[in-house]
Amino acid sequence: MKTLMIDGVKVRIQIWDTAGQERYQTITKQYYRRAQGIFLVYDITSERSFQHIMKWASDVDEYAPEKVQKILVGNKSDDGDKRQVATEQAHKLAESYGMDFFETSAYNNHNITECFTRLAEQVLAANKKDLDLLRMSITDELDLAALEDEEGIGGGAAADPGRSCWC
Ligand SMILES: Nc1nc2c(ncn2[C@@H]2O[C@H](COP(=O)(O)OP(=O)(O)OP(=O)(O)O)[C@@H](O)[C@H]2O)c(=O)[nH]1
Repeated sequence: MKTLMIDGVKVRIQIWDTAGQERYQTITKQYYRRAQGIFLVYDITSERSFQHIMKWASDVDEYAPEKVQKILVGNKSDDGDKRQVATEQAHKLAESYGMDFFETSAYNNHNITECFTRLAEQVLAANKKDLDLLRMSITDELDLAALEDEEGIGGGAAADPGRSCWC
């Protein structure tokens, strides 16, 4: 769980870290069904992990909801000496998928909050219509509750049909 403030709204994020190994892929796919946002993560020091991104992306297309938001992440940016994947190469791949792209380091915390914030923003934007409807129905309910309170315990004109004013 991670909590972030997005445009003044407190957003609580539930994070699932799926296993990368081939043998767990049947289980991994089950996580996609209820995902709203997905990071496709490779290791900048491993060309092989970058090659796997295409496979992950096609699994996400197949198993995740259509509205799911995706971001490409190249982790281990602190380990530049061992870099095997050029930043530009990853940028191009992300662009071809229409995804944002971040290089991060879990080791020194580089871009971690930034990429979570970005994904949360994208998920909120993609679900804005549903959120607005939810907000409207909550506001309606609060208005109704306030009116009922006034009528019930206020003892004013609304509670007493005999009274025609509040004075
Ligand atoms: N230098 C550096 N090492 C990292 C970073 N993130 C993870 N590691 C190291 O990379 C190795 C693998 O990390 P994991 O978190 O197990 O990677 P994973 O992707 O969850 O692996 P799977 O279990 O196969 O899914 C560990 O030794 C970590 O300490 C990073 O940002 N920088």
